[in-house]
Amino acid sequence: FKKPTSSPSFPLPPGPYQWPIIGNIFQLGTKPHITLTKFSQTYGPLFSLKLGTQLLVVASSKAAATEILRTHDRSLSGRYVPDMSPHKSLELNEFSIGWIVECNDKWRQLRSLCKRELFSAKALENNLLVREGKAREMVEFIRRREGKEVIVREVVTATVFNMLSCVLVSRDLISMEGGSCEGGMMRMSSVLNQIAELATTPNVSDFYPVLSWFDLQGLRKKVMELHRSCFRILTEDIIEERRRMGREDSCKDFLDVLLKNGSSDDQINVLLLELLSAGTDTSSSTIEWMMAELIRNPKCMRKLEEEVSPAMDQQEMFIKESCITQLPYLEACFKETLRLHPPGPFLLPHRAIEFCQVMNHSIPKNSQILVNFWAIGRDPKYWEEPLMFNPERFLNYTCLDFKGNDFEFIPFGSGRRICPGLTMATRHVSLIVASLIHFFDWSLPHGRKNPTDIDMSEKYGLTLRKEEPLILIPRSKN
Ligand code: HEM
Repeated sequence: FKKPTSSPSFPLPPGPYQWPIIGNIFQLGTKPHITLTKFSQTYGPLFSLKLGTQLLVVASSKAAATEILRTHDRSLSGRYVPDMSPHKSLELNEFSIGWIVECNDKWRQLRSLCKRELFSAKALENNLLVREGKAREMVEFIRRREGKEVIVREVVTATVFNMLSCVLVSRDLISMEGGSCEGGMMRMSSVLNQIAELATTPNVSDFYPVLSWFDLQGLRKKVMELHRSCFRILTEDIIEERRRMGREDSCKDFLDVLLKNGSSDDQINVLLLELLSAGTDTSSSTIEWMMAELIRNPKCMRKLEEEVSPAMDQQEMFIKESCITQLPYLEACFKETLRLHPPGPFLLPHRAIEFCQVMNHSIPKNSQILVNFWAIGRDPKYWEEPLMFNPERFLNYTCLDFKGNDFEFIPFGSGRRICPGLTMATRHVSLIVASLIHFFDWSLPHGRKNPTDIDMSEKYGLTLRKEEPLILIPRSKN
């Protein structure tokens, strides 16, 4: 294979011994966030590995993250697209925000459209009733399950998914029972799960791009078929119906906006599917971890309840978002959960669009770059007793925020590729968690009394999920 070129003055970042041909493929294991954190303790904050013929550079400190996401933001803002992703195909790539290979004009237009229509303060205000309505349906559903086991992930995922889908296409797409709203939509949630499962399979085509054409494991074919069936469902059940209804002057949801600006079915499908998948598992996984941490730390749970209850309008049977937007302890619990359990432990993979030099090391064009925020979030250099769930730390450092300026705390990334859905995610998570803890007391099933028994192991995948789903029993408080 062709060796990556490096400047004569600067070497490549150091790293473990690279075996001929395979490099370090077999050293990653099933929990790469842990393996790569261990490597950083041996090889330093910027190290490199060889995965087959591909160079992977990993940053694991605040200084390294600052250089990658701020100093060299432009040069390293490309996206590394896994071989099995349908976004590898050029026709679909240019319709995507997250997987578009470079931050070009199309990417800028799509991001600003989403910002204006979905994530700006005005757009969020316009959709306030949708979020409150879905949180209310969740509370009513849980009230009906009083005293019975509730799989937190299922209820919360359906709530977040529908909060989003109602803003995008004015329809619920998943039912709370884990089943369908309508036949086609049931398939959609199961298809998305299958895609997430396949995405964790190591793919030889990523390690040896010359083999990509053969798709030896058939992964690209399988993922493409699954995507096509999602596209079919969206097109047949939603887009065609809306086109048939004809255009109204005012746009009532995001789909209307896309149809009005002349987007094709493929453009609409790529964008809707991307927003639904980027916006659901990230927030619902954060909520599941946050509930698990609060149950394990009853003092924090009490403190949060004591903050939320007086803020509520006591006449109301459901939470109004305006009552909970300025609650410092709720915000601190959200931040502390993201620090310990970031849904994207490595953010999303970046790619060098040109040669550049980081911390006196050469980064060749097309290297894949990971920022290991999981490691930074648990590094004792930046965090006292880093493994403890201690939201108070964020009350002491109130200015520490996740908007991409504090490089020891970047769960949403930073720079031009920073998560555009940050504002929406904050609203979803706060409203759902506040509703869960204000209206219900939660206990563990099977007479398990000790909350520290909750298994906190992680499962590495598209998002870093709790391995064992959190199952709790709700009791209404009033
Ligand atoms: C707790 C919730 C969330 C977390 C922790 C999160 C985190 C992230 C991270 C780490 C990235 C990659 C940044 C990078 O490449 O450097 C990202 C990208 C992205 N996120 Fe989020 N996200 C969340 C919720 C959402 C929501 C609700 C949406 C939309 C509905 C969304 C849409 C996107 C999109 C479209 C991108 C790609 C941006 C680009 O490449 O330009 N995310 N997110």
